[in-house]
Amino acid sequence: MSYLELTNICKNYQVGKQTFNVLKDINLQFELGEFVAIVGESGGGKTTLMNIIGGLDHDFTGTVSIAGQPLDYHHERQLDQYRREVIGYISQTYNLIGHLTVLENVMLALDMTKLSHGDRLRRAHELLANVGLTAQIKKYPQQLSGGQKQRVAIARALAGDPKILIADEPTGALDADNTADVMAMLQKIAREGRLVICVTHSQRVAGAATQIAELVNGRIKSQPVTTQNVGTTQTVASLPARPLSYWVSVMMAFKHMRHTWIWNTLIVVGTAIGLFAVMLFNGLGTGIKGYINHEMNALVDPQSIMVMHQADNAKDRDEQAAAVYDPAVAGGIAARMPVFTDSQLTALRDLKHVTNVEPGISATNATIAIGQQKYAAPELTTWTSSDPTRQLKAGHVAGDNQIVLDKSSIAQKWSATRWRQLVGRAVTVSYQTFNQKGQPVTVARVLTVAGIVDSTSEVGLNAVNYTTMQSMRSAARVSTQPTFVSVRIKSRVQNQVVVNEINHLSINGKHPFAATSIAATLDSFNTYVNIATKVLAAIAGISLIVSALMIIVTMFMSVSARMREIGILRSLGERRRDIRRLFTSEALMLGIISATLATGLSYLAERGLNHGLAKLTGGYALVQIQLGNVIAIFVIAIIIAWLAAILPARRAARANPIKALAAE
Ligand SMILES: Nc1ncnc2c1ncn2[C@@H]1O[C@H](COP(=O)(O)OP(=O)(O)OP(=O)(O)O)[C@@H](O)[C@H]1O
Repeated sequence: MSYLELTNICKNYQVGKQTFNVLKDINLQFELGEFVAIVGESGGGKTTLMNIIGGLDHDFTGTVSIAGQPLDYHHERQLDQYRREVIGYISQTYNLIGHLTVLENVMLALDMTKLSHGDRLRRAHELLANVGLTAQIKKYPQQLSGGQKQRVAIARALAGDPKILIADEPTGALDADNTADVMAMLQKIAREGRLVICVTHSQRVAGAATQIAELVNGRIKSQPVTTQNVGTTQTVASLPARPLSYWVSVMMAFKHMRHTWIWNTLIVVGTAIGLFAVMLFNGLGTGIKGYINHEMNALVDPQSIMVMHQADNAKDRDEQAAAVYDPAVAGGIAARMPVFTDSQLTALRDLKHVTNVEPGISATNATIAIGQQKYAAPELTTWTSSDPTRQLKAGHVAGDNQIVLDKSSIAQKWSATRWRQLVGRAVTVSYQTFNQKGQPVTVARVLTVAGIVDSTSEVGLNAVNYTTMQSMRSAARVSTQPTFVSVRIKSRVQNQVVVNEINHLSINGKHPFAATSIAATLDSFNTYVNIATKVLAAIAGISLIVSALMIIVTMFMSVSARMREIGILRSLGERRRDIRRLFTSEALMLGIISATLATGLSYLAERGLNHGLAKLTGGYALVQIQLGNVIAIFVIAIIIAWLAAILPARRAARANPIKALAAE
């Protein structure tokens, strides 16, 4: 039993309908320690035979046995392992990876061994020293001479301590001196106890071999002749191999990315702009929403709900409707508003989440006389704690027998410039309403102006306190029962629930209350802003499709450009999944870098815009990019990159190693 036995090897190539028998029933046996030269005419099938021995070709018939064990060529994992552990490969074209240094090229093969990183590094240096390249380890292949490249290839082929070294025309591109050096190395390698199979046209190389086999027209013309005795053979201890680790794949992908950085930078910038736009729109949405809520909350208290009493009958309803302010009838009789009874106030107070119920009275069509001048106040109401004091532009909230006047509809009409001077002045406030008997009566009192308020309300805000209003009304013998109440709740999140509860509250089979709350309006407004933000972000997201296409195109171009590298890696024993990982890692890295750049850009834009708009918003940050947005962008970028890499990576992984090695 020989170490390597080829039995009945036949290989055909099918070109169209024509079949070419390239290898015809090859039977050969070789021992460890031999240096075999395979010679023969061009096209005789030498490379084809080497591809079969090297475990690159599995489309043939016959058996290849190693130490008596037939190899299963249809068992991909076994074949990958065979290439990693048993075979070392050198070729006329050196097959070095251009974007890796001399040291890295050798390390690549060592990375598939079980040695520790330190031992791998030590061994790589040792192997390169053995071929006389210590000084060149940091160079890239294109910075080496042909002879030096072939030495790197030899060092790499020996990295995993292979039992068989296949050398396909190793000296084909070398001058006489380099040829002699390489030959001496191969002889030494064989003497160490390895089987060296060398395809050659050179008589000189063949002369150095211990056996010569001639392959003519697909057949072994003559059985191998032993030209020399095999030198001292020792058995080499083989290095335990393992598949390429994930980390090494990722590092390789990184090195390639660095190598093609200009092109990759363009892709990263393109993708980052798309991601940036999505992130900015989301941040802007959050900011605008926050800003509007902030502004609204400053104007009205989101924790308070305004409750009106529904008119009890049709007559009252008509009266209530007629009470809507009409400037033409300013100063007319105020409608008698439906009032809250004590038990109704208790019913409201007993509702869940309600902390306080504050009664109020409002009357329409009041007149405010300042000296000789009379001004129409569409509404005179009582100040509740939900009225924001922030709107007070002068003075303070009204105390007993005091009034707060509306700035634009009263105070500024009195004097556009001196309106603040109204504070402290006495004004006569009056309005007409109906008493219990349905007779019109006038409610009037001289009050002191406590403050001026800049109201957002259409009808302006002229307000006294509840005690003053009650006292004015009781003096005129009209009802002092509240016409509205302001209900306070614990938190604004319960707003909608409480509003619904109040509106559906049933007393004596009727729903007497109508509750309104700014928070509920705000919630629907927030929904609109959310929709608008998401739509804008989605539109910006379309650019991400372009980014994905860019990554796909780049990856496909990269696969085509790196076909040869794929072949080299496969011949070194890398599995299909290692190749797939190489390309997916590169795409994922592009995605992550793009997301990082997008985050940086967004951060700068956020700062710039917020700074620029600070005057307009009173310092409120209109762009608010949150951690969630950043995480989402990273997830999107990774998904896009991963999806974009699927097809190119699959193509790379499925490439035929022989065709890949032959790629230009
Ligand atoms: N993929 C292929 N499809 C069809 N025919 C092929 C293919 N690869 C090789 N051949 C043919 O197989 C035959 C053997 O090719 P091979 O490369 O093994 O020869 P060789 O002895 O190594 O030649 P050389 O010494 O010129 O390198 C040639 O006739 C070649 O045209």
